Amino acid sequence: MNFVPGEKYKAFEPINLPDRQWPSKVIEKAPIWCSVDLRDGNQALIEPMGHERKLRMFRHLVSLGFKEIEVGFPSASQTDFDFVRYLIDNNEIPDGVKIQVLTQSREELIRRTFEAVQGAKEAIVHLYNSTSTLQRRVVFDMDREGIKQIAIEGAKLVRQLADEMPETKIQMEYSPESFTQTELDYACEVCGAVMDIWKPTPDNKIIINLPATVEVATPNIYADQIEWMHRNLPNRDCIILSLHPHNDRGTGVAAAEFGIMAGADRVEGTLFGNGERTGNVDVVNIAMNMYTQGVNPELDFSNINEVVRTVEYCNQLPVHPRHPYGGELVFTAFSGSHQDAIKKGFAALKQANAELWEIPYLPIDPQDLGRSYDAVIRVNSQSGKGGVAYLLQEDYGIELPRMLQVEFSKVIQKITDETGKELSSSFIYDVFTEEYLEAKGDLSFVNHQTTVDTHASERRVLSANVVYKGEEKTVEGSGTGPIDAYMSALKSSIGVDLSVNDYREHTTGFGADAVAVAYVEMRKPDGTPVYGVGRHANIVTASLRAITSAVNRAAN
Ligand SMILES: CC(=O)SCCNC(=O)CCNC(=O)[C@H](O)C(C)(C)COP(=O)(O)OP(=O)(O)OC[C@H]1O[C@@H](n2cnc3c(N)ncnc32)[C@H](O)[C@@H]1OP(=O)(O)O
Ligand SMILES: CC(C)C(=O)C(=O)O
Repeated sequence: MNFVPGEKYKAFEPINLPDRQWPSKVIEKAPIWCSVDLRDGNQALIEPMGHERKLRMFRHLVSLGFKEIEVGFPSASQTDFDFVRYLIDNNEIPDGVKIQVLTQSREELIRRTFEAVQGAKEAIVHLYNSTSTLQRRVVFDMDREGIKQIAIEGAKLVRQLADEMPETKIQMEYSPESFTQTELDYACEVCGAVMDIWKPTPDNKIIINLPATVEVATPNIYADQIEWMHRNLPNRDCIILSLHPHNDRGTGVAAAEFGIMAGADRVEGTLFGNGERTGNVDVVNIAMNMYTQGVNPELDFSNINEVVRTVEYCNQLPVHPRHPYGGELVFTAFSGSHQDAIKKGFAALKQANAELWEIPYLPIDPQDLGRSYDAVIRVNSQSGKGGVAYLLQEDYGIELPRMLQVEFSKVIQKITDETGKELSSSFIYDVFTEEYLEAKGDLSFVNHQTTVDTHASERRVLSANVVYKGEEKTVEGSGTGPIDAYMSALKSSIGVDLSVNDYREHTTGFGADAVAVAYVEMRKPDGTPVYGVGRHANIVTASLRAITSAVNRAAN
């Protein structure tokens, strides 16, 4: 890169606000949310939404709890105009929901905008003109006074047309577009001039929206700018102070959060951050961040998959699999140490019967977003024993003892290394079945009978029918219990030379469906461990199958 510092790009000047308060503020309540999916989001699409997609998005936004929805730029296109008319004429706007419409500060556009909202119970008319130093110079070729006049003229007309439409409760919104690249005193002066015309009161507030039209600095600078305006705007109690961050630097969410801390009351953004260039700020992200801090976001994302589906359909753009809260992979751990910690976290939470969500690597309960735990752990070559064990336990009720987890995980690791692919839970179970439950070898267990030893009542005599090297056999032995007796029978009849080192069992399923799973750890004469697993409705049969499994595996 041929980079000379300061030559082509220069640093954004910090804001002189040494007594800034926002860094020690805490977000304690949700802001007023305004969705701009149907306007800022829509204007950034390759193919803007038609009527059907717009209506689906609108209804979805209402169902999520948005009370303010910018539904379009009605003077921009017939589609936008007709859509606004459709919402009004077909009573699509529920009580308590305000539609918002955007217009440039130009007479014919403002007039057309008012035509669009005629007959609505309530509407926000959003007027904007750019105030930045750069746009003043290159787009408008006007000085500060000239640009202020654009705002004033527009504001006058909005005031007049609103007064001529008493049947509609019009709330007025003004944006000094490109606010973050505007001198603060000048932005304040222009907003003040608009306020002088609109004359808001504490009971009839206007919205002053301060957009980071293009995100050009670190989010703390946006917060300083917002706090400066919050302190210096006249008649602050007559204003709803609104944010409209974009995400050019990838810090739109941080900017919005800092902006709320700095005194803003309202946030304009889109679902999953669709919008111009790198997008508008992602409202799902901010809202769910609040949720994880114990603050009610007052938007309902409890069916996040439905939100993703709707957004993808309406925008015809995919939501990235790693997108915060909504992405397909955001609640999935592939890596071994994460899986291990998640598995232990779930166990600890269950054991403590705790309300407070504390699971390593899962900052939020996927179920709160309507996602299941199914995909929390997925297995590939980066995974470890904990993940494999988790899947067998969750999906098949198999609770592998630790040493067996270690051994089986190596079997799985070999496959993932060879294939380089993810393994499904059912595939892992099939491998487990083949490796342990149906371990191939010379010995098959058929059935057994036990009786009390007539010579010593504390001992058992066991007679088992087996197939050994293709031949049916009955083997007999006695011992302290069926396992001991079966081992003795196998030793005397076919020369098995293994000793039982550990034995565990558990049941899986309930009532008539309950099944026992038995795990046995054997030692070869040289001390090498070998494991076997058996499963059966009868616990003794399960344990004898486990021994058979270990005998076959020891011979392989
Ligand atoms: C940051 C934002 O997202 S703002 C919203 C932007 N959204 C859109 O632009 C989508 C919809 N826009 C459109 O469909 C069109 O731009 C329209 C219909 C609004 C206007 O179209 P046109 O009349 O063809 O003009 P065009 O888009 O080229 O606008 C540029 C003119 O408007 C002026 N202008 C731009 N913004 C504003 C404003 N807010 N207030 C007043 N004048 C403005 C420019 O100075 C320029 O004037 P000039 O022709 O004298 O040089
Ligand atoms: C019209 C304004 C609010 C806007 O969309 C922006 O500045 O990004």
